Amino acid sequence: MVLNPVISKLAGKLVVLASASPRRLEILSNAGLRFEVVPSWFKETLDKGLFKAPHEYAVETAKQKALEVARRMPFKHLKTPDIVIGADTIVTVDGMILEKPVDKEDAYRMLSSLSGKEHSVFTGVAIVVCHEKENEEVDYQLIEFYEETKVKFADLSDNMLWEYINSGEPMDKAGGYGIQALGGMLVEYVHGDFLNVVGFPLNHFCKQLDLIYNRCTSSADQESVSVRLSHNSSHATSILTQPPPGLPAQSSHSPSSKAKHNPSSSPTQNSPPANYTHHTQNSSSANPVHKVKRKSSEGEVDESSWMLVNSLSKHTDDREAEFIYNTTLPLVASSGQVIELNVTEHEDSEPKKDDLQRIIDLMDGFKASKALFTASKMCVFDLLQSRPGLDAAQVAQEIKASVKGTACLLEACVSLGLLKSKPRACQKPVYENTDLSSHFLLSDAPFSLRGYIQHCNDTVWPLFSHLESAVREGANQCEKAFGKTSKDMFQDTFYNSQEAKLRFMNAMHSIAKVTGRAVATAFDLSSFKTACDLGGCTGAMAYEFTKAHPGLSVTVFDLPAVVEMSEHFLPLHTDNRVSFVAGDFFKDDLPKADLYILARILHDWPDEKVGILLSKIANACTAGCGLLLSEIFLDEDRRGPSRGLLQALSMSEGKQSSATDVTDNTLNNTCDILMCNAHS
Ligand SMILES: Cc1cn([C@H]2C[C@H](O)[C@@H](COP(=O)(O)OP(=O)(O)OP(=O)(O)O)O2)c(=O)[nH]c1=O
Repeated sequence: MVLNPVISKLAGKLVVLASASPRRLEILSNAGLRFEVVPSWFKETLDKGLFKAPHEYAVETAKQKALEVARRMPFKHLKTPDIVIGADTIVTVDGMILEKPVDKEDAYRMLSSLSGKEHSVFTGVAIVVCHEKENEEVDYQLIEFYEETKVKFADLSDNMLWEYINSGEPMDKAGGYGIQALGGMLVEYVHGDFLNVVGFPLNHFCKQLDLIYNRCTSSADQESVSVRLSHNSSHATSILTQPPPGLPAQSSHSPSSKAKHNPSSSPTQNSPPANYTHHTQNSSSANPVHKVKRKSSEGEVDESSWMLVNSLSKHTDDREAEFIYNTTLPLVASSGQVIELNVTEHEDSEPKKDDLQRIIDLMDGFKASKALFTASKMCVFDLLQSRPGLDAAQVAQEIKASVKGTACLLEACVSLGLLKSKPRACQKPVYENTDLSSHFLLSDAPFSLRGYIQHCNDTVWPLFSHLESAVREGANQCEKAFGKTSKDMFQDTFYNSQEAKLRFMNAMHSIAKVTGRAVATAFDLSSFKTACDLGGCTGAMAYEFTKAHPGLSVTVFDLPAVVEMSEHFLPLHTDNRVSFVAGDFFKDDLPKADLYILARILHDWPDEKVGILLSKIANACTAGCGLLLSEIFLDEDRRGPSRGLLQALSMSEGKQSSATDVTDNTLNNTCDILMCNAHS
């Protein structure tokens, strides 16, 4: 399926549909695209006589609709969209272009001209990709295409026509009919894309996005100077001007490649350029970024008066037409005055766009984490699971929060792929969970990480907010973060506060449930009949082991304060092969077992304590025994994985180790060691 990888590329981007057409809204939202609807104010009054072919009119109108919205949004909506989609549907018959009828008589004229004949429906589509730069500059890239579908009407009597017209259906539809509803009865056949007739050529749109986001991002293409698009030549009318977001605009731009603009051929408001400046460059030439300032030197420019002059570079081949979009887009005001246009010179030494994105992602990472923690804590995902389709105000009421704050949180979650928003014409969008949140963020999901997320929010986050002190002192920051020493924290967690204990157990339970199966099935354990999960907490890991190995019984060995709470975490179905023994693994005798399991234990303890624990295990082992270690083991060169290295920054008493660090420790070859890297 072409669409899915494309859709995922658009996740997190502000995609805007510049159309009031309910059909386009429905087609795109049914396809899973998340977008906002901002109807275009562009008046469809271009002079049709100026176009050589009808589709050029549809494409130009689509382009002007999209550009009007792309330019208006930063001013009127105070946000710059990433992508704006515009479309225009027309019907052509006998050399005439039919748009929406203005009244019933007009509808009658249109429909009777279609009776008994084949006609064409063209939808022109324009995708404007916006890049907001510093200094309030915006780069626009434009992708245009069109699709043609042939439709044949049956012979229609006047009675039928008037009955249809009186239904009211024709009035907001090109050609005066709606093929998707009553108008379908008038149609003998359709050749081509049905959705194109309804207002949007979804398939062609997906192919275009696929070309931009998927095929052009191969490393080979990333290296290349100009980004190329293969395009169905029969439908290729248009221009791709810049690599889309995510693609590097890395080459240098030679001054000679600037497009020439002839003011005398400048387009005026609502009329297309009399002739386009065709500007050919060879594929090794530069791929400039065009910065367009929102203000001219004389002050604010009426953005609606801007028109785009296309330059296109086309290399035709019988099999595929290749568009090389290294062209310039001079913007001119209706007066013909050329608005200041900066062309960025790209030096080879300039950082790659991907690198910049990595830094930005790192800078923003904590915001994303905190948005997730907050939405989880405020039960947004649970709420939307039981009541999908609430809008921000309804969610705000349920979670007892401000509407403004809730709307921001919901929108942020949408951008992170945690929620889906469904646009509604002229109404606020409604929200529902994505698969991701349904799997991992609901309280009662089998793989719920909610407990661990709460732990991250309540315990890890405050520690990391004192990271600078932690680094300076090389010590854990419990006192600063919680006003207690780590020893007191431990005491509280296990002995003083039932709530803190349950929270901790919930966290361990959720992470063990999510990772448990992978650990339990990582090795052939058929030679072991009994296992002991040391520090096994709620038994979540132990249950995964018994599920995966029918001949295995597992004893969970943990502190008495933990064991006494374990019944709160019993799974629904259990066959008594998991038992609990209370004790302290540093002090007490370990239960006898063939296999000892230490999952996420060692990193919490200093070397000396790890030594004590491992030698107790070694003493308990007899021939044929094993030790299974599951940890975030560091690479031997300690360059990764970053999950382990970041965990080390919490400066617990323990440390992150590589596999050999652990095996070098004191086991004296008394047992087989099975090491399982739990970094993902
Ligand atoms: C031929 C045909 C057109 N149509 C519709 C699709 C479009 O909505 C409309 C053509 O008008 P358009 O001007 O393309 O679109 P619009 O005015 O509805 O919305 P906007 O300008 O804001 O983008 O006709 C049908 O719904 N069914 C049909 O069978």
